[in-house]
Amino acid sequence: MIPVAERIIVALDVPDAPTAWQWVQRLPQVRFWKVGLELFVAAGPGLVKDLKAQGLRVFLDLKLHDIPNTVAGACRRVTHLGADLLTVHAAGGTAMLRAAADACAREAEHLGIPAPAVLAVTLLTSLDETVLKDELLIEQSPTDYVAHLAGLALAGGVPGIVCSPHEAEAVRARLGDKLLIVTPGIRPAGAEVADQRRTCTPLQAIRAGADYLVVGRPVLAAPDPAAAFAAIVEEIAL
Ligand SMILES: O=c1ccn([C@@H]2O[C@H](COP(=O)(O)O)[C@@H](O)[C@H]2O)c(=O)[nH]1
Repeated sequence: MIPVAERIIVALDVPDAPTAWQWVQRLPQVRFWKVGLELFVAAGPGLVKDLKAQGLRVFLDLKLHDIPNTVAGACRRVTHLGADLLTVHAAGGTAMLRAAADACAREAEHLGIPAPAVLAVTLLTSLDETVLKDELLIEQSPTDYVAHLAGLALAGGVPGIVCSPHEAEAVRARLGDKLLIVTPGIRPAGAEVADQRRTCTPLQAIRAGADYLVVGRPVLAAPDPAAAFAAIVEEIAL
């Protein structure tokens, strides 16, 4: 059973390492942080190691998407950092997913450390049915498309997926507990949706079967970030 506060991963979507450390110090109750592209490009891999050295859990959201050999190489390097979770795109296909999972597992075994759990990103939570149909030319509903990509994740041997809470229930219904489900697109009641399209409240996400929730602006941009985090913990603890 995952402790309630650890089920909330706060996205450190900030421009540099000093700002990231300010947040880590300001919110000691947050035990799981997400490092995404902006911060990783600015601060470099050392930040991930340093966060881990502080006893924190790290979700490295790099959304790798390339040919299998290239992704495997990146995964080997990431494994040295000690991140707990790492994202790749499910749309890279089963060979790429398998290459990612195998590379992490083999490098971790070689180093004698735990491997990052590879998560396959299905359909970004900023996309809706209209974009799926009109721009990506995919006729399936977001739910069916995500369930299909979740099947690829399973076939590719990765332990989890990223999807919106809207699809979590369907994935659980089709695949049971075979995959870890991590859901961004979390918006507490009244929070600004901004660029997200497929959103749910924290409680809806947990009830739909999410293992972890990723929350960024609803905490970091709140007038009182500590209170915003506490309110989410309280909501999902019900
Ligand atoms: O489909 C996805 C995959 C990843 N994300 C990431 O989650 C956070 C969400 O931030 P908010 O401020 O709560 O919207 C952000 O870092 C994204 O890169 C996602 O939103 N959707």
